[in-house]
Amino acid sequence: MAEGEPPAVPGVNGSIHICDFPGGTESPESHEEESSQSSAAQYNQDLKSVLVTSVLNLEELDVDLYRGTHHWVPRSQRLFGGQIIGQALVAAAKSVSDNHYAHSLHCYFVRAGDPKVPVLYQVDRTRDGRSFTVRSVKAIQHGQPILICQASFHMLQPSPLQHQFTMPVVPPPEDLLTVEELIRLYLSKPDLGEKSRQGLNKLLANEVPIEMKPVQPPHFYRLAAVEPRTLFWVRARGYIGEGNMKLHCCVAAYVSDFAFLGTALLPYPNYKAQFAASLDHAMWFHSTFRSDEWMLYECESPWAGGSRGLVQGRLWRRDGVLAASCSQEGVLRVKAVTEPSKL
Ligand SMILES: CC(C)(COP(=O)(O)OP(=O)(O)OC[C@H]1O[C@@H](n2cnc3c(N)ncnc32)[C@H](O)[C@@H]1OP(=O)(O)O)[C@@H](O)C(=O)NCCC(=O)NCCSC(=O)CCCCC(=O)O
Repeated sequence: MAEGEPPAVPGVNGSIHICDFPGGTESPESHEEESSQSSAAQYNQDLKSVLVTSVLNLEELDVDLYRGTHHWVPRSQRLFGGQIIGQALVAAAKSVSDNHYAHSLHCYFVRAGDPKVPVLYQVDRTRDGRSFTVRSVKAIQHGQPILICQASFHMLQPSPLQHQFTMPVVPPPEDLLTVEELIRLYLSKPDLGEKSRQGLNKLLANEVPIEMKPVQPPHFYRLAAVEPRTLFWVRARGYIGEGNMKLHCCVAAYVSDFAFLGTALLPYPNYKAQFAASLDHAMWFHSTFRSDEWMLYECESPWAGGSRGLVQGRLWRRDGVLAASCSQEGVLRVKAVTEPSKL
C-alpha cells in the first residue's frame, strides 16, 4: 500500500444446530427467545439502525414503484452496491406474502450509481407459485437501469435433507477490536507518515452503518502477500429487533457487499486497485438470523484473472448455523505500487 493510501478496511484481511429456513430442528421461536434476551443486554433500543430507518425505508411512489435514498457513499463516489441490492430486495419483498421468505437473489450492476440523485425501483411480479414467488427489480437512475435483480421467495417446506459446513473456529467478537479501534491504534504509532494519518482520519470520519471486527487485523507495516481468505465479525449498527426476517435478509444483502471484493487483492500487496467495482452479486439465505447481531463473514477468492476477481462468502450465526452464502465477480484494474510503505 503506498504512502498516503488509506488501508483497505482492515480485516478483510463446534457443535452445530442444523436449521432449514426459516424452521428446522431449531425453531425460529427458540432463536428469537434467545435473541431477545441477548439483545436487551447488548443494545440501547433507542439507537435504531439507520439502515432500517433510512436506507431500507423506501418511499412508495406508485404500485410496484419505489424510491430509495442514500446514506453512506464510498470514496469512489459511485453508489455502494450493497445499498442498491438491499433496496432492490426491499422493493421485491413488498408484494410477496408474509409466509414466503427470500431464499436467493441474483443481481448485475450494469452502470455506476450516481450519489447525487435517488434511485427508483421498478418491480415486475414475474411469478406467484404455490411454493415459490419470483420478482424482478430494475434499479433506475437518469432513465437507465443501474442494477437488474431477480429475487426468489420460498414458503417454509421442511425436509429430512439437512447439512452444512462447519463454522471456522475463531475468537469471539468480544475478544477483538473494531475497525475504528484498530485505526485509532495505528494513529497512535509515532512513525506514521502524515499522508497515512490523513487517510486513516478520513476512514474514521466515514459513517458506515456497519460494525466490523477483523479476526486477523493487518500488520501495521506493509502487508506481505497472503492467501485470498479473510474472516471478520460483522453486524448492522444500532437496534433492528427480531421478527421481520425479510428485513434482516435485506440488511444482510447490504452488509454482504462490504469489504468483499477486497479479498481478491490480498495476494497482491505490490498492486493497488485503480478501479474496483462489483459486476454481479448472488446470495442464498439458509436460516433465520439477526443482522444486528454479530455474524462471522468468511470470505475467499478462488480465482482472479483478466482484470476480474471472483469472491465467495459465508455468513455464519455465532452459534454455528450457516445463515447465508454469497458470490460476486468484480472488475479489478490495478497498478504496481512503487514505494513500499507503512499503513
Ligand atoms: C464500468 C462497468 C463495470 C463496465 O465497464 P466498461 O464497459 O468498461 O464501462 P465504460 O463506461 O466503458 O468504462 C468505465 C471506465 O473504465 C475505463 N475502462 C474501460 N475499459 C478499460 C480498459 N480495458 N482498461 C482501462 N480502463 C478501462 C473507461 O475509460 C472508464 O473510465 P472513466 O472514463 O475514467 O470513467 C460498468 O458496468 C459499471 O460501472 N457497473 C457498475 C459497477 C458498480 O457500480 N458496482 C457497484 C459498486 S462497487 C461496490 O459497491 C463495492 C464497494 C465496496 C466498498 C468497500 O468494500 O469498501
